[in-house]
Amino acid sequence: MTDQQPLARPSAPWMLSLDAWLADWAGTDSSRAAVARTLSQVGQACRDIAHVVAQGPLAGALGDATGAANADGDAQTTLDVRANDLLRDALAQAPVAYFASEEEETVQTLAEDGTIAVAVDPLDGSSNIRVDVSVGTIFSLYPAKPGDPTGSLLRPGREQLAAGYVIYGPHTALVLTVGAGVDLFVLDPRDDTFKCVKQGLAIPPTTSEFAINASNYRFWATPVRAFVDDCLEGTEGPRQKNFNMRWIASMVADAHRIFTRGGVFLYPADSRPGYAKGRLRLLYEAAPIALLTEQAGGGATDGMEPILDLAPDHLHARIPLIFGSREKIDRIAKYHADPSLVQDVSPLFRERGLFRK
Ligand SMILES: O=P(O)(O)OC[C@H]1O[C@](O)(COP(=O)(O)O)[C@@H](O)[C@@H]1O
Ligand SMILES: [Mg+2]
Ligand SMILES: [Mg+2]
Repeated sequence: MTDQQPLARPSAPWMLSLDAWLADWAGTDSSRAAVARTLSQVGQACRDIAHVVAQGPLAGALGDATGAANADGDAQTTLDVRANDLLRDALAQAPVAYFASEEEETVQTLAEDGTIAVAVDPLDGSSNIRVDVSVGTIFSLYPAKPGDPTGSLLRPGREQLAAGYVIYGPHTALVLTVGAGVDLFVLDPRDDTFKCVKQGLAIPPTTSEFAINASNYRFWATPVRAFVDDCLEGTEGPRQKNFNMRWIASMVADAHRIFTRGGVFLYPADSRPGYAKGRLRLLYEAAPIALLTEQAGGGATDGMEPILDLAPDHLHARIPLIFGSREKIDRIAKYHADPSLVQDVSPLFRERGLFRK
């Protein structure tokens, strides 16, 4: 084994560490300082989660079920629980009043005098842990309403102060917004700090890639089938171009591809029992991804309305989620809004007497 390379000096201002970036953004503003301290703690927890993920089976059977289920009825894995504990413990060192998590039944009060409420999906893509495919963490910050833990979180996503995700892939990356664009950080293994490597991420407005779990085709509603049929028909269909399909089953990994080279992600409602509102959670998954997406020039919808305009009616509420390149989101919304455009759609791979523009 060779010695590690010496650390290169930051070659540009955008090579700032996360903490320096946060200090620069917060300046002397006390509300921003609370957000900055909270995000710094999120960064530390995610660094620790990255270490556990990188150890794989050396850290124990991370992908094994603990035997317990979360509030959604999903089986919890060892890593779901460890990631949740690391985040909660780190956020107890920040001005965080309330902590809500996909893995916790109710909102936890951390600091009575805290000013921030945090919602997390500690480990996104749990089914991929055992197969060494990228997983992630998703987080979202709101202003805390004193004495109202649940009310601090059941509000439209537009009220988020900040949101982001961390992807634990071949490298660990953080994608963050504080409401003024989206910046990309990479965890530098040489000194264990996140460094800003790109400012102002922009989702390309057009694309020829889509992501959906196609095994559910027969359960989808007509507008979703119509959109996917158009993509599958390629140059011979109404879109007159070929599309590529990718489904990683870790939303964070699918999102990271979309933030990098465009595309659209769909987890729609379907007719399976329990999927009337899809699978993904509005508070922990859809709202933060939607804020990032809009800040990067893309769109996020449940088919009818922008995700950021919707408030969950309970902590673990689900929502159909479609996000990505603007042009695709507009097209899907059009199919949902005007059924006459898609009413003649026939099952996949059969003839259909339909023309769509
Ligand atoms: O197995 P399915 O139905 O394709 O669902 C995959 C989706 O479920 C999720 O794993 C849900 O997230 P969790 O792993 O946090 O429960 C997404 O990351 C992913 O897009
Ligand atoms: Mg998830
Ligand atoms: Mg999860």
